[in-house]
Amino acid sequence: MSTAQVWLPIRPESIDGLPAELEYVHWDAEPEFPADPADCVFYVAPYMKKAAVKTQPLALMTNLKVLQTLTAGVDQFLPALPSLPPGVRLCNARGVHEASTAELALTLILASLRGIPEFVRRQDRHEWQGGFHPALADKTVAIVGYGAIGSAVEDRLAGFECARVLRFARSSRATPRGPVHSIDRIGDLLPEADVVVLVTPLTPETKGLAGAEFLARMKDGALLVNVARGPVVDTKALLAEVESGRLRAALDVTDPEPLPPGHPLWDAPGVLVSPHVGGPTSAFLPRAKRLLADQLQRFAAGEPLRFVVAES
Ligand SMILES: NC(=O)C1=CN([C@@H]2O[C@H](COP(=O)(O)OP(=O)(O)OC[C@H]3O[C@@H](n4cnc5c(N)ncnc54)[C@H](OP(=O)(O)O)[C@@H]3O)[C@@H](O)[C@H]2O)C=CC1
Ligand SMILES: O=C(O)C(=O)CO
Repeated sequence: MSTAQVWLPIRPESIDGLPAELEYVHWDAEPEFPADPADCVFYVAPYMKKAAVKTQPLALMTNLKVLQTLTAGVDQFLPALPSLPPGVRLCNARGVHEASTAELALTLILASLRGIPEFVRRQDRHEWQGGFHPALADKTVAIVGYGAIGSAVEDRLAGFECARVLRFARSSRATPRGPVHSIDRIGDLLPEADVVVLVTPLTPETKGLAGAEFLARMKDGALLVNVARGPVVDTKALLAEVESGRLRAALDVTDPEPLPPGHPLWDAPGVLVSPHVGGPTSAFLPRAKRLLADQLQRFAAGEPLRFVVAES
């Protein structure tokens, strides 16, 4: 090993405050490696490049100390951990995506309830046709996964005069806003919710969480919003509910993803699909750069890193 390098998918000269004592290699996920992967001690994974996750040279990074993601979710990185040297810290991008993803959750709720997709289709046909639509005011919203993004969703619901917000996480706790319920109580409380927002990580416990039984407990006419990961919802069970007209859905993430042409979710009644755009917004790059500068200053100074979510 010759030098201790940091491999970045963002040009290092565009990031303020990088410590001078480290060497930076700009890595934009082209198949050819820009330097020797054995020299890399701090690897920042490319953002939203699925092919790059497959071609990333992690297995060759024999001196790696830190794998920093630019995503909040780390489900796509966990399978790589066993092949890394022992003690590599996996850090996620907490603080980067909360605002954008919570904002999208609200956008999807409002667009679905107020019939915006149908208005866009009618505008294309120059067709003036109104009608009554559900409002968010006076509705009960359940947030399933009351973490950084889940609580940011509640922040953004504050002005909408909802009747109630029901909060769920792995374990129950009290907050100044009210109780967070254990997920074990979801079956009892789901029938009270008009809107259910899924914002958990994808884990073995949450895979298929919104399956046939969960969906059957939802109120007639309720809206399911998924900004978590596609496999948190059982697509087949959801299709049965939306095709019968009993439930509606707004999905930023799908299973499979990307949703292939011809998939029944595209044309399912009452389903609004956005192509996994919760995180990638104008807020991403400045926040990601701040996170990287902070993490690398800590790394260079030998201080504890932030947002360590796993270790190899
Ligand atoms: N659509 C998009 O573009 C984006 C999607 N995401 C997705 O959102 C997810 C959540 O992000 P973030 O809020 O930052 O994560 P956090 O870790 O801050 O919060 C996750 C929450 O989910 C809860 N949770 C975990 N397992 C379960 C379970 N089995 N049942 C119920 N609740 C559970 C946790 O409970 P507890 O508090 O008890 O630990 C916690 O409250 C990410 O992992 C990612 O998959 C993130 C960014 C953008
Ligand atoms: O941060 C995440 O987990 C995403 O899904 C990408 O925006």
